[in-house]
Amino acid sequence: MEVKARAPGKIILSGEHAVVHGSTAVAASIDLYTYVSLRFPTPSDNDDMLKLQLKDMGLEFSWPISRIAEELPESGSQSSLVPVSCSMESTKSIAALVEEQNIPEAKIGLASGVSAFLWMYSSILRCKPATVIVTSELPMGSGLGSSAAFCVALAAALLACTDSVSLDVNDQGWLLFGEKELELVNKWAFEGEKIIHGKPSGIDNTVSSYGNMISFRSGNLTHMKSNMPLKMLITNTKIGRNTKALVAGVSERTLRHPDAMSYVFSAVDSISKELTLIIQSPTSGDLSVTEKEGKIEELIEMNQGLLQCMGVSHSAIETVLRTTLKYKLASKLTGAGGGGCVLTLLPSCILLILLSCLSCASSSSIVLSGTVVEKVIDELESCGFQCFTAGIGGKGVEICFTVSS
Ligand SMILES: Nc1ncnc2c1ncn2[C@@H]1O[C@H](COP(=O)(O)OP(=O)(O)O)[C@@H](O)[C@H]1O
Ligand SMILES: C[C@@](O)(CCOP(=O)(O)O)CC(=O)O
Ligand SMILES: [Mg+2]
Repeated sequence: MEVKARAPGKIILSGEHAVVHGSTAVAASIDLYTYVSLRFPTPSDNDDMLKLQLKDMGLEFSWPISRIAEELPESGSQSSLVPVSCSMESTKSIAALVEEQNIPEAKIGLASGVSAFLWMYSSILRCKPATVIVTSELPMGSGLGSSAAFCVALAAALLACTDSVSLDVNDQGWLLFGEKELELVNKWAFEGEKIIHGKPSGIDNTVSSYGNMISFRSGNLTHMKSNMPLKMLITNTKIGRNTKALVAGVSERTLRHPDAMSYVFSAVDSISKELTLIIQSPTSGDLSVTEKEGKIEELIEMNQGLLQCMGVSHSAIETVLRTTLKYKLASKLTGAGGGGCVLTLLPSCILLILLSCLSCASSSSIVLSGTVVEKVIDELESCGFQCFTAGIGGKGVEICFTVSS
């Protein structure tokens, strides 16, 4: 039997970084996924290895199951119903297991992902030989939550092979988890994100698990229901960066300037709260879609200014901001910044929407109405950036079983 899970990436509409320090943030899933599939050898295969294939990178790692049992004797001794954090001792053991794989220097950023894999696998499935295959549509390390999508898809696939989750393996197609099971997937994914990010807020794994649009504060999520079309242009500056280092940088600045930074975080909190109200308010109410979009554009610009105060912008991000502003379009970085992706709101007046009713949950394609959007994309791409749109607010993590005949 093969178990396959897929988990979406995300965009943060407001509140990245500040959310790590207790402010509200707003995020939505996007229709780009990371897939994790698990296959177990039959006894006749005589295969006692744990293999991890990162298909997009063309890399394969493997460990004899006995090596994992030797290095991590304690992990998996508890029930998979209780997510456990990786201890200092286990961190050292995992570092030894990763080091012996000789990850190429150019791809050393993967070491934290492989470490998260080893912790989650050994804690949930203990010493079971298997081949785990990972593929992803998400650019890695670009602010679209590839780390969280990886951890959520992995947690889902692993837990689906335990008694902690009761799904019917004979059901066809992509299946959703029940509420309690989803909570468990999300908690395990958070343990993986801790290994990759150091101090994650939990927003990325939560929106990847639950999908749609959420507001998130201090570990608590509120499901949002958008009452307006929301289309974003995503521009990948292709400047590589690392969320863990950027989050640590903001924490250091906060230690140096606690008072000033507390005002910055509080301003971000207000922006996110106002954004949630605007997005959810009925369009037939006091505000027209155009008026709502105008307010959102202003909030986007204010949030970007505060992200600059936190020290997480980058000259490439500034180039995107300047370029889109020439066309009167508002932009902000999304995710950890320092490079990565920038969001630009595409107001409905410059879009020709194909479907008569574009709900937040749809990922309908759009025709970009000639002039403005085409020109801005051309100009951004001439700078070497990559532009694309993605469906916003679709489903969260899903699972699929293939029973071999
Ligand atoms: N498909 C994947 N396979 C293995 N590791 C992954 C995968 N996707 C993400 N990761 C891990 O997450 C890291 C990127 O996470 P991060 O810096 O938080 O950026 P983002 O989450 O915005 O893409 C990678 O360097 C790698 O360690
Ligand atoms: C900067 C932060 O708010 C989001 C990071 O997102 P990403 O890893 O850059 O996709 C960190 C967090 O909330 O854990
Ligand atoms: Mg991440």
